[in-house]
Amino acid sequence: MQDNTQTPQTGRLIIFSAPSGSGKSTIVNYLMKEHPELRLTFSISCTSRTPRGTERHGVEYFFLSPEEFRARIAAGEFLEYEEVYPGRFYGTLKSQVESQAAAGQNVVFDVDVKGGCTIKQYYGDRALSVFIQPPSVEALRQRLVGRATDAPEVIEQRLAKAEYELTFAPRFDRVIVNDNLTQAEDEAWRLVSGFLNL
Ligand SMILES: Nc1ncnc2c1ncn2[C@@H]1O[C@H](COP(=O)(O)OP(=O)(O)OP(=O)(O)O)[C@@H](O)[C@H]1O
Ligand SMILES: Nc1nc2c(ncn2[C@@H]2O[C@H](COP(=O)(O)O)[C@@H](O)[C@H]2O)c(=O)[nH]1
Repeated sequence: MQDNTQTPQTGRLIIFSAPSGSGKSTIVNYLMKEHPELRLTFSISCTSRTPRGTERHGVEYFFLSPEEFRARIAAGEFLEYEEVYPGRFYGTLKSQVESQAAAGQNVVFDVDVKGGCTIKQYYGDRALSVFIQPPSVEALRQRLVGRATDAPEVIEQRLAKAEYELTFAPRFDRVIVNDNLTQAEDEAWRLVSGFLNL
């Protein structure tokens, strides 16, 4: 009989990164809702931006004031953090990831391209990094306008960064082109299932 006391229950890490509007959250939500067999748990990040729409503290994000965010940086609490847009900080708490993974859950991340590379480098083969590629920057514009969660100047700020962020694709383990959403979701499911040996 296997001696499970010698086998720590440690989950694996699945990272999704892309320019804003590529469809990361849509794909992550699909995997979490439709595929419970993957045993995914969402890594709730901290952000210094304010909640939008129906977002709640402790669900989509931990919403911190800029001062609280800086204090946590100073205390070394982040596995990684980035100023993704000027004055807007986003970061992953070490304690959050470690407790989720130690509980044997597979932790899924929705983070920007730099944060995705940092987490992959830290966890190595324990992590799968996936880049969600939009069909074009014009498609990103249409999606962000259609999502209707951000002011026009915020959308322009996000689009201005997209070309640069697209250059990060080769640094990821896998790239999924999100043109047809159903196909992209299916591809994400197959990739994650394979990585988890299911
Ligand atoms: N393949 C697709 N075709 C058309 N619309 C899509 C597709 N995939 C996602 N969308 C839509 O595009 C919008 C942006 O998607 P989503 O919020 O998932 O992007 P995101 O990468 O998580 O963005 P952000 O980084 O800003 O959080 C949403 O309204 C979503 O419904
Ligand atoms: N480096 C990190 N990036 C993060 C984290 N959490 C979210 N993000 C990324 O920020 C942008 C904008 O997000 P939004 O919710 O304001 O649309 C997006 O690319 C997210 O993936 C994090 O902990 N670290």
